[in-house]
Amino acid sequence: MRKPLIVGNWKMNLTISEGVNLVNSVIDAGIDQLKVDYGFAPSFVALGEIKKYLNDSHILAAQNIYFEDSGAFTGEVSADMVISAGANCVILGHSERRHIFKESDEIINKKVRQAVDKGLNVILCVGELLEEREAGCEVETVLRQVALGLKGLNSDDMKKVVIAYEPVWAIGTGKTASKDDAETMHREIRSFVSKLYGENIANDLRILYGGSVKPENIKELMSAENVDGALVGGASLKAESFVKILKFYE
Ligand SMILES: O=C[C@H](O)COP(=O)(O)O
Repeated sequence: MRKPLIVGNWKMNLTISEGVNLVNSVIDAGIDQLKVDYGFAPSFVALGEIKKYLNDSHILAAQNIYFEDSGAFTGEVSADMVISAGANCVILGHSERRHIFKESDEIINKKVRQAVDKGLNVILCVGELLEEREAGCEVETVLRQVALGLKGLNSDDMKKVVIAYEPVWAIGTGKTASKDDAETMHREIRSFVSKLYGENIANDLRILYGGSVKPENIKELMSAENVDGALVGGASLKAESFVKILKFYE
């Protein structure tokens, strides 16, 4: 039985004090951590401060890391640095990294391997563009991203991996994939991972959905057999909407 996981990806939003206020409001709402794993992905600069308000079961995710240990890489942040700030997880391969910052599957894979080697959990994001869906190659695109993202990982490493399916056309647009669209892709991903790593690893793998998740659609999405949680952008920036999402089980 896979425990649901919901992570708020703040992207480039919220100052440190705004983030602290949001986290405290969410914690005060008394989310049942036996029913749902949850956490936050603030900016790098807020990680250390936000960590002070979390317990060991919370997810504290960085939104990126660089794949090298250290050195002359001005502006980059290493796995050790985010770990030293309290992060236990990192989001990699987000569509904004792929498309705005031109990160290739090869670079994303180097980051995935670095994160896992350093002991971080990884939320590997995959997802097709609208034109890829319209051309009917969405499954091929997504499975290629999964294969290239996971390259070089062994079965033990896979215990640290969560996959987030985020169709790019649904991110920040208000357009959500239907429950059936999400379920179809999640099933494809699970069966592909099963071919790569075997049935047990595939059955334990949490596959999140991301793309305009909000209080109004979380229940329906979570009712899909292979949807194990959500990576939430816009609706995670306000305590009221994020708490409603986290309480989907009520
Ligand atoms: O990481 C989160 C996704 O990009 C979804 O963002 P959104 O909920 O604002 O559509």
